[in-house]
Amino acid sequence: MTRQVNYSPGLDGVIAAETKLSFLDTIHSEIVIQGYDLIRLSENNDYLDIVFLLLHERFPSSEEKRIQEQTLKDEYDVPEDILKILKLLPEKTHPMDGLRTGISALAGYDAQINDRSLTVNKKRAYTLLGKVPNIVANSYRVLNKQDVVPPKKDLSYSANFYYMITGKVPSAIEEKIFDQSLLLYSEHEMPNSTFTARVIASTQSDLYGALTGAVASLKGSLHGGANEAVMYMLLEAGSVEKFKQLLKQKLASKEKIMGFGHRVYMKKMDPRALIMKKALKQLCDSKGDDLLYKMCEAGEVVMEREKGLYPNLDYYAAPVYYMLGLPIEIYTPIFFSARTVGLCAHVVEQHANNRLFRPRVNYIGERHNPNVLSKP
Ligand SMILES: CC(=O)SCCNC(=O)CCNC(=O)[C@H](O)C(C)(C)COP(=O)(O)OP(=O)(O)OC[C@H]1O[C@@H](n2cnc3c(N)ncnc32)[C@H](O)[C@@H]1OP(=O)(O)O
Ligand SMILES: O=C([O-])CC(=O)C(=O)O
Repeated sequence: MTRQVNYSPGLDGVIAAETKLSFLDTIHSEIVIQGYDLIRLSENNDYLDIVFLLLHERFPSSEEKRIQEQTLKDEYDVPEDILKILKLLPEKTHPMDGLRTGISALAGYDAQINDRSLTVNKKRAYTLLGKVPNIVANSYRVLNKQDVVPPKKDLSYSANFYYMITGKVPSAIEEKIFDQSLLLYSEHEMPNSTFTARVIASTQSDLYGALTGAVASLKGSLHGGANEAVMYMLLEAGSVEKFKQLLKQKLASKEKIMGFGHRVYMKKMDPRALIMKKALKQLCDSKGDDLLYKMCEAGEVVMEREKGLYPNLDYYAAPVYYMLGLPIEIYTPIFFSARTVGLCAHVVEQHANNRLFRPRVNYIGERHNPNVLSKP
């Protein structure tokens, strides 16, 4: 007999896994990462602290942090043939599709591909963390007929990532804010992309396959793709008044407004968005141009009044990236690069304590009696 369980469309509220990695504590407004609140960590810690925390369940000593950064630097270079593969992609390929291809191709270079032990999986996570920013930056450059920018190993991890994308070394404030955005994107419990990665990993498939699937998931506009969509919407409007009108028009025609709403936070502002809102103010002040800040604030007021909806991280990360001079088509790949650590940690955890994901359905189709032949 089939066991009866409740059906929840979109798996809303369903518990899909037990994890020690993270949890959205909406009651206390905390994003719990290995026991610590990510928002508090964003004040004084950097992205590489979170990388260590997620992969080692504790903070690093300064020596461990130095060794970790060196390990990443040793992994920065990507095989020349991967760049050749990227160059063969059609010109109109979106950088997320370039990234998906690049991560998938990395699998062939892993001599221990069938070893899913904890040690090898963690080592593999560092390989990916080293190479993904390079693939993100240079797949974009190759697809846009720009020269490849090799990593600059005397820069910090985040400064080097920014440098490979733009060809420029960031200022101190640009580096700090870019690093903070990576930290905020690093891990977020069980979004669609993480679920995808864990589902793939649960068949005993490998980390590259799980991350390749996660890129496809994150590309969609209901998930990571929203940050690019937000920026196109802000540019289409171009002024505070026109942005307010555009939002009202979209709401009147029942369109979803990108950058608003969230399955878990729906009736509250995503706490990560507030940190990026402050960063946007800082960037706007430092550049003497507050148009995007004013537009975003006005948009927030319209959305709260008209729909009772609040910004998610993508709403403020998008104008922050714009003010940092980053190309729009690379916003979602940057999100993915930052999330690589969270995804790797989830796959490591899934492989360490695995049970195949295999849910059931509520069948709502017809039943036919095979003994009664239907007439032609
Ligand atoms: C970092 C991230 O990946 S965060 C997510 C980024 N994605 C976006 O910003 C895309 C825009 N937002 C959305 O589409 C949704 O809010 C999601 C996909 C994030 C969450 O979706 P769900 O939890 O499935 O909520 P659902 O789509 O059922 O929305 C519930 C209600 O709120 C409305 N709603 C939710 N988000 C929005 C929005 N952005 N604009 C307009 N209305 C919205 C829905 O129309 C629905 O209204 P109804 O009950 O009157 O039909
Ligand atoms: O949690 C989610 O569903 C989406 C999200 O905000 C993220 O992945 O950062």
